[in-house]
Amino acid sequence: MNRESLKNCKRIVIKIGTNSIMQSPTKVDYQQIDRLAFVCSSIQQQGKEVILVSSGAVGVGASEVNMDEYPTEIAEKQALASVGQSALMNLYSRFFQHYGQYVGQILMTRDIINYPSSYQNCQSSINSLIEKNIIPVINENDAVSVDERNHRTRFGENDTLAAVVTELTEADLLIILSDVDGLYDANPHHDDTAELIPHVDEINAEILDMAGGAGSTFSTGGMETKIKAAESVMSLGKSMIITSSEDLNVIFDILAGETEGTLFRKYKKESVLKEEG
Ligand SMILES: Nc1ncnc2c1ncn2[C@@H]1O[C@H](COP(=O)(O)OP(=O)(O)O)[C@@H](O)[C@H]1O
Ligand SMILES: N[C@@H](CCC(=O)OP(=O)(O)O)C(=O)O
Repeated sequence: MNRESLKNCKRIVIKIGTNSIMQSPTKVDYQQIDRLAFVCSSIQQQGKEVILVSSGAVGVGASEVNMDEYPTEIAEKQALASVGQSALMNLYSRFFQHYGQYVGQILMTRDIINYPSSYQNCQSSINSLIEKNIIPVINENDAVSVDERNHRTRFGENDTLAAVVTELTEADLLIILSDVDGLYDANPHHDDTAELIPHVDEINAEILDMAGGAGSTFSTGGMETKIKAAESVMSLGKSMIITSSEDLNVIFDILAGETEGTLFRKYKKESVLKEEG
């Protein structure tokens, strides 16, 4: 499928997972944060509108307090998220400012889905940042969100959150940066013969069957939540790409219309008039 039209995307949500900004489960990758700041700032300064959905609160918190292992208990994760989220924003603020770009933090809970006034409020604060040429940096409010049967305010992973943000901001494209360069017909970490699927135009049972869970101790979503995010983005008539975070220049290539990762976009029939000439 032709990717040329991706050149015209104006508003882009970029989601980066914990895995992609850490050297190890408890060590931050500062070079990667620097490169991310450079790429996002460059795109913004080319006249596009970037919204960054970044995981990493818990991981950066674990790094800040010199933990040896990524935490597993909820209370501990929440405490570390409170340390890590402010440290993460501090890093983003400093690195982005180096490239002449301001960022603003928005922390969300699932309430925005259930309460229209929360949804609208969130939408207007994000839009207001965008109008001021500030890149919103969005994460879940991990320190307070809960997952109780009668009160669920937690997303738990950021693929779903990124799809919600894509809808909320009416963005044209969601780029999910992962530790894998796209959707394969089987988990490539378990099957050497797995092949990359360059384009998905419909989420059906076959695609759902290919998608497995998370690939590391500090990731939560895996391919399953990415496919669900794709389903939601495609239902809005928008596009989503899963690609590798290894070389962040890939974002420039995607926006230049080059074939990278897996593109999720509904097939649109070319105009009949055009065919008839
Ligand atoms: N069909 C598949 N194609 C690619 N990756 C898959 C597939 N099924 C499961 N996975 C797993 O999904 C992981 C990517 O998701 P995740 O672990 O949540 O990482 P991230 O935090 O980078 O989003 C891969 O590393 C891989 O282990
Ligand atoms: N909101 C959490 C995200 C947790 C998480 O693992 O997300 P992801 O890496 O996108 O699977 C954090 O910032 O630590």
